[in-house]
Amino acid sequence: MQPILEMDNVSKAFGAVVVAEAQSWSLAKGEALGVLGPNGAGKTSMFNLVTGTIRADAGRIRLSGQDITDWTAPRRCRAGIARSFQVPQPFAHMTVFENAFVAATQGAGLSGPGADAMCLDILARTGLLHRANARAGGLTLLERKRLELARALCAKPRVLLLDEIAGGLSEHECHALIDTIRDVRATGVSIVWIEHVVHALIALVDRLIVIDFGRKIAEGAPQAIMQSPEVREIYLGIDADA
Ligand SMILES: Nc1ncnc2c1ncn2[C@@H]1O[C@H](COP(=O)(O)OP(=O)(O)OP(=O)(O)O)[C@@H](O)[C@H]1O
Repeated sequence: MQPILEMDNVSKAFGAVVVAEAQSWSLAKGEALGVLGPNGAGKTSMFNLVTGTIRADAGRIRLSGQDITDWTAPRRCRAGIARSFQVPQPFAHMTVFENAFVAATQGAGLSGPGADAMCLDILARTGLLHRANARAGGLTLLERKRLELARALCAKPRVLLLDEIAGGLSEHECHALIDTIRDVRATGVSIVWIEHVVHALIALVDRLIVIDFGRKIAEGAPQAIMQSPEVREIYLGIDADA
């Protein structure tokens, strides 16, 4: 079956810093793919390449078989690619509802009662309905993470990119968020999830890829990847001979 998202030999460098080196991977429809890698490996840059906020130096990116490499970021968003940011970036002076509304109107192209209804539904699904009229700048970390997810969902994504959404949360908060992401996944949205909180990833994803210095160094079933000596050495700092 044709992948919903495909990176085909994508390369990108900022001067001497290589953030993607002939990277190829794909995401099946309905799949949840986890991305691991040490700090600075190029994980967020990978999302920037997919969303179009940075341009690839080489290679092609496809969405449902269509070449989107030369598309602008807004066009990719309207075509169904949405993301959350590692550091939540809400419009701090707007309310939670208004933040969702911007995504629904600008991302999903909705208007009027249809936009209102979808925002309310997604705020309910992400556990934020009771905070709809709160100013986004006054939210707790968990609420800001939830708002990142809500805003991405309000753009009606086919592909949802989550960038370290579990980082900084307590164990209990993390489990609650995993449940919410699982519910999102059950609606058929395909997910790529970058995360350092490994147990959160493994609880949800079908497959893992590991990135180091912009290179994909491993790919496979989560348990197999976590047992790989190369991954344990590069990512977890555990000597392969130990
Ligand atoms: N616009 C840019 N210009 C120059 N260098 C950049 C730019 N964006 C990222 N980099 C560099 O590219 C490297 C990879 O950054 P990136 O944010 O993609 O890593 P990451 O794997 O997401 O790291 P982390 O886990 O710390 O978030 C880093 O060395 C970073 O400083």
